Amino acid sequence: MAMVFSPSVSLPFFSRRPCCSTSHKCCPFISPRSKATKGIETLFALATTTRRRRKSIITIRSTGVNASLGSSAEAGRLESFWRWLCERGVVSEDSPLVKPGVVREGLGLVAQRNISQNEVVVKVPRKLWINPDTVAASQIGSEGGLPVAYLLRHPSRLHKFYHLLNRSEEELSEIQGTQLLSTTLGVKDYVKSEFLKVKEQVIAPHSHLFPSITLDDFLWAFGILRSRAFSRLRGESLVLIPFADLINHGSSIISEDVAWEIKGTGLFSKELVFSLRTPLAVKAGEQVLIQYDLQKSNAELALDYGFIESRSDRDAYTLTLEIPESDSFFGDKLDIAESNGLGETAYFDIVLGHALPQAMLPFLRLVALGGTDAFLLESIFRNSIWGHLDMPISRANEELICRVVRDACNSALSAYHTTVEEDEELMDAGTLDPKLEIAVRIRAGEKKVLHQIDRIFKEREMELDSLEYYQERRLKELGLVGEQGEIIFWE
Ligand SMILES: C[S@@+](CC[C@H](N)C(=O)[O-])C[C@H]1O[C@@H](n2cnc3c(N)ncnc32)[C@H](O)[C@@H]1O
Repeated sequence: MAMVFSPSVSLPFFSRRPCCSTSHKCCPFISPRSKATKGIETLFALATTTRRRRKSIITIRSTGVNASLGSSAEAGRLESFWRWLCERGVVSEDSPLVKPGVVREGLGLVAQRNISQNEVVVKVPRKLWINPDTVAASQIGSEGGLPVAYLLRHPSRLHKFYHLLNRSEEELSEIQGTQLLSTTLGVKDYVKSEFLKVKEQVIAPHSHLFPSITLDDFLWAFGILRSRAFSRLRGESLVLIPFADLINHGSSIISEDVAWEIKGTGLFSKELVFSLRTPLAVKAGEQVLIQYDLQKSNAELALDYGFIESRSDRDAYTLTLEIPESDSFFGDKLDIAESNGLGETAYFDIVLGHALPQAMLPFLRLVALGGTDAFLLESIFRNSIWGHLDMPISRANEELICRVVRDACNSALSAYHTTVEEDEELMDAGTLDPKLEIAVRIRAGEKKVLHQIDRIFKEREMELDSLEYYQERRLKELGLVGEQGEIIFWE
């Protein structure tokens, strides 16, 4: 019996976890300098240059909101962006609810008065969004569209964006052995292949519109889109909303509710407006924050936004389990998996401190099923098999899944170049550079989850003799087993 166990995570584009945007597979087509996007240029320039220099220029108050803006150039940019918003009626000049400000996270939205829970803080009409329509209506759009063109043409692309995608090989070596590294490298490969296509099909034929664009520029633009696009918007695959995209993530916000929505306004509700509300009451001078996504693991947060959280339930590891095509019962097993909402390959996200996902043990038992247990694959059992797989089938089957899972965990653990203890020592010392700290926390988190999985199956291994298996359950159901577990014979 061969069981394929691949402790690797799939590319986030194909991952089951919700992503920051709903359609990563095709790159968005974003317009170069149209009238509507001018404010965004300012916004991006602000966002990026501010972040690059923030260490030296920002003093952070206890609220996380900065009192001074640092350089006058930045203050000027913030001011011109603000004017742009006022001119378009996005904000009320006299009594704004929130204003862009320099905060611990770069730029953010700062309350100008006390704001109640659920109050709408930002409204942005559709004409100011950047989405595929913006490009279609532009000169570039009419020439066939240009992925991430706006961002690539923008001068602030020279800014170093500290996302994993822009990290050097040396920096990435700090996450050696992690799922995050394989995901990051997978995304980088994907972006590289997109870049080569775009370079040939769009950038080269429109060289008059673009300066020399490198892969690093393209990765930067991709990272910006990934971290700023809003997801779960009605009918929108990928959209950048100026002003609203200054909203930062607050780890203390644990509401599942999405803080943003698109509403129709005006005659016949034809004019679409993006609105963002605050999940918590905020005092004047404090920052408005939202929860980006409660379901994202630290690895996903790091890849999408460049930060992580210290909460342990952000530490996760995705197990990929497969029914091997070489399995002589492949067809039957696939049929059973599919009838129960799974497929040939199943992904299970294991979260630190949480129980195993419910379908994981039945799927493992199904994949391992063989020998004298194979009769359960016969069609007469098709309606009841999943219920049987929810409980141990036989000692041999249970022993096999324990061994395979434990071997896989130990093999995955051996690929990391440090132990959890070594990582914890580094973190306790408190001297890590922020980028390195993210790497150390991620690799420690993944290893903790792997140890947790190994422990669960180790304990199960020790219980093998006391577990109740299918045959025993069946005999009991038929009334053929006595109180002490003895088989009852009759004449
Ligand atoms: C949608 S933008 C928010 C505006 C951004 N702060 C800026 O300066 O333009 C998302 C980015 O903000 C930063 N960010 C948001 N929330 C954060 C947090 N809680 N901790 C650290 N960085 C955060 C990350 O760089 C993230 O990729």
